Amino acid sequence: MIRAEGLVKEFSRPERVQGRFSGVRSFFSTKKVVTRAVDDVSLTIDDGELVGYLGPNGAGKSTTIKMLTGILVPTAGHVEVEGIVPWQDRRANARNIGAVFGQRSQLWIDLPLRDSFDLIAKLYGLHPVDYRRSLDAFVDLLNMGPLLDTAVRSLSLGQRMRGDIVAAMLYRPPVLYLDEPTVGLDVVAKARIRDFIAEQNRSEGTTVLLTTHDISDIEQLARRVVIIDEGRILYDGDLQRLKARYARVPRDRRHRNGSACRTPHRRSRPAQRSTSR
Ligand SMILES: Nc1ncnc2c1ncn2[C@@H]1O[C@H](COP(=O)(O)OP(=O)(O)OP(=O)(O)O)[C@@H](O)[C@H]1O
Repeated sequence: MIRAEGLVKEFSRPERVQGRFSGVRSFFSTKKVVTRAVDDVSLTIDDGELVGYLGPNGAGKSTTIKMLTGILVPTAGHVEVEGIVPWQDRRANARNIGAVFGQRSQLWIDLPLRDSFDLIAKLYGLHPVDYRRSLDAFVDLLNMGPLLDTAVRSLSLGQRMRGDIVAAMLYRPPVLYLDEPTVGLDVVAKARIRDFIAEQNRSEGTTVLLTTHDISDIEQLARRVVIIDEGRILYDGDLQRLKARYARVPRDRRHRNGSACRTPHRRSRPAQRSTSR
């Protein structure tokens, strides 16, 4: 189970100074610009649920996931994943979660795929028999047999993504975070990855939190969606109910003022503020 309460994450950077020597002067500036990337997010995901986490660019999706994985420490709020506070007990947490960040690989790019998997198996202390069984099953499901001896740097994006998903699931964690796992992939590669995610969720009961900009991913995988914008949750509930709500907006109104494309409770608030140290 994933439980987040009142999660806040702020990033701060020195305020950019204009004029001569602005680079050096900015570096020594005492004024900070604070960005509140995640603003009071509360979320509970039960065991075995598959939830789509949606929002526009910069909404706060990746930052939320990074806090749930323990990569980032929140500015405020509380998180428990499988009963563990992720950033406090990193080792125990690492065994419980798999994470795939579509924009970044966790594989060793100079090594053949198989060697990356061997290393992960060693790091997680997998029994050789269990490792063999998992690897065979995943390689079969994702059709990766011919790729195992290829160096990661020579794989296509879709092939590398499949490798990353295997790496995240090899030790069979109960929780899987997928941050844009189908970004940039063709329809065949997307379908294969979606089938795999659905299968892991159905047969293993893996809890999945999935971010994507591809609505087909969500339609095919998730019954529940959480929508975030400007760091705040705007909707948490059934996908079909959300679609029905939008479907009720008359077509001419949708086109006249674009309201159907906007999130229903969008607030206007400054994303950034300046503070003095
Ligand atoms: N390390 C950082 N330092 C400063 N600001 C950051 C940092 N990481 C994220 N942000 C800011 O936090 C906000 C949320 O970013 P985040 O990456 O969580 O969005 P996202 O919803 O995942 O977007 P996308 O769909 O484009 O991946 C953005 O305004 C971003 O610029």
